[in-house]
Amino acid sequence: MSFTPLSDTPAYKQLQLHQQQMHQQGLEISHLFDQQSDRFTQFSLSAAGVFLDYSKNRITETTKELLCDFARQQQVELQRDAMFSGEKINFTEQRAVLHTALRAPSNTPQRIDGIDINAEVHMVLAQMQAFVEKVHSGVWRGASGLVITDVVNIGIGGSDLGPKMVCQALRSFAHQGIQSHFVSNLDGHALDAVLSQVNPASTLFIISSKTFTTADTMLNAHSARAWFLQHFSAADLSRHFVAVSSNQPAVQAFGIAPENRFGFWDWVGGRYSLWSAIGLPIALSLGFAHFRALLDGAHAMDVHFQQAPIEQNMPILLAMLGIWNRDLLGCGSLSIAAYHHDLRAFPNYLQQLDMESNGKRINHHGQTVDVATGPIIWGDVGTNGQHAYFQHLHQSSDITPVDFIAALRPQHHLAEHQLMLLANCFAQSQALMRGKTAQQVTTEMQTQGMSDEQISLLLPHRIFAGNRPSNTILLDELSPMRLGALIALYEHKVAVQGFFWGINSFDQWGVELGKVLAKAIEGDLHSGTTATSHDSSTAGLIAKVRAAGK
Ligand SMILES: O=P(O)(O)OC[C@H]1O[C@](O)(CO)[C@@H](O)[C@@H]1O
Repeated sequence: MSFTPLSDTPAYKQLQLHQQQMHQQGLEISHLFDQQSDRFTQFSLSAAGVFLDYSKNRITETTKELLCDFARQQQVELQRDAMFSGEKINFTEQRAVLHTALRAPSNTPQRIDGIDINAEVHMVLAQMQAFVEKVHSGVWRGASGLVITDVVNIGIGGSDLGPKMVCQALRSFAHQGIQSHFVSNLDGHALDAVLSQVNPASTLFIISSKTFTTADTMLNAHSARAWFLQHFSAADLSRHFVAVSSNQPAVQAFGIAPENRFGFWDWVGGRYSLWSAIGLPIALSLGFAHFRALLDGAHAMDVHFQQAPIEQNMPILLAMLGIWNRDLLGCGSLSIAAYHHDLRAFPNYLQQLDMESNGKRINHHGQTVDVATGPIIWGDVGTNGQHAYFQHLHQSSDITPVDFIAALRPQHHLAEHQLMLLANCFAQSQALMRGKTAQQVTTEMQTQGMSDEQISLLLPHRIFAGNRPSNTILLDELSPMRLGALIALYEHKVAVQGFFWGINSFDQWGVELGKVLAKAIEGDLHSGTTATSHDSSTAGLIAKVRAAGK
């Protein structure tokens, strides 16, 4: 089959030409605001309770039209529909991609290989609900009769980042009496820190692993079990250990009874799994009704994503803006600035979602994509980031687009804090966009009575180039519904970018090589021999470990 490199396609060439023209005309975002008084209205929209202002991007109406043409050329809608209909679009693993089915209401049948997955999904949800209610009501107790006060989730990657982020983000909705803990890192310090805080008699461990083979999780799970058995007998394990996994035999081999396993399916990717039983720590932390609200919020975004035309489709627009910034403006990273302290794990969560999905360069044809693919995702909460890396955003030689995220209503009563927080959020995007010219800086310094000598020394340092793009995403409040919609927005954005680039956003071969090599090195460290195949750096580092152990 003939294959046209992306940069040779008509829509891409049009965009490139348009970008060059904008550049030649010296068109800057602030000029575009001056020219168009309704720019904010033109370049903003609401969906599923999420508001997106994308007016502070380097775009015009023509840019948007050309990006929409690009989306049509790349058959983005067709690929979206294939995803929702259960086609095996994860073609390297021959799997459907149906995390959206996890949040669909009951009685919306969807079949894969003849099986109605909607019924299966709702069976597991019912199992989760029953379990959560038993734990919360004290019907489910520890082996010595104490109620459960601490839930320790042991999992990594998608089996950790989503649930951890959501529990933290929605802590104001938490069920009283349950403390959640998350152990992911195989570094013993992580497990040790949690075990030193909890009482085995009132602690429930959730071993969360889709495959139940991930080395990090298995080591932590075995160590947690060994710790528990220092205090209780093997017969007591069933009151304190449950598993979330699609690998029933491995769960049983670990010693967890089938009735203590919450299942899910191969059509749920790890980084898309918080909606499945992997969300059990969320449901235990918040209560099942809030977990359901999270799913409902995501479902509302799914419906919007499926139904809205490209021009008004929030996930598609967000994806297109990302493509414009990445491929046409050459921005290598995207910074996430959440102006909500409870969203401090959000950038970390998005790192896996985006970088494990689109940190790839081979397309469906087995060819290298000839434009840049997924950006680096990084960030922190405002206002902390302002006093750390925002200097780089404002004045470095790199242009880094920013997604500002804020909630209009806080979950606290410190009104003064909220207004100041929002003022800072809006001011940052304004400063990035407007910058400060030499003329403005000079006038300012003259007003301050500075000498000509001082002015000429300081002037270049105090100029802000501006014209730096950002989006602002507003929620009315950080509720379960709105957080669900926000997460689904980014999930779909990432998927759409994969559709644009023609890559498979749903596999993760890139993490395998390191795992295999770690096993070999671990073998060397245990055995005391060093494989001759190692390079001198690796052999030298292994020798350092041995020397330290003597
Ligand atoms: O749930 P599991 O199977 O333990 O996998 C954990 C994580 O490991 C990865 O496979 C990558 O190492 C992720 O994609 C996944 O979320």
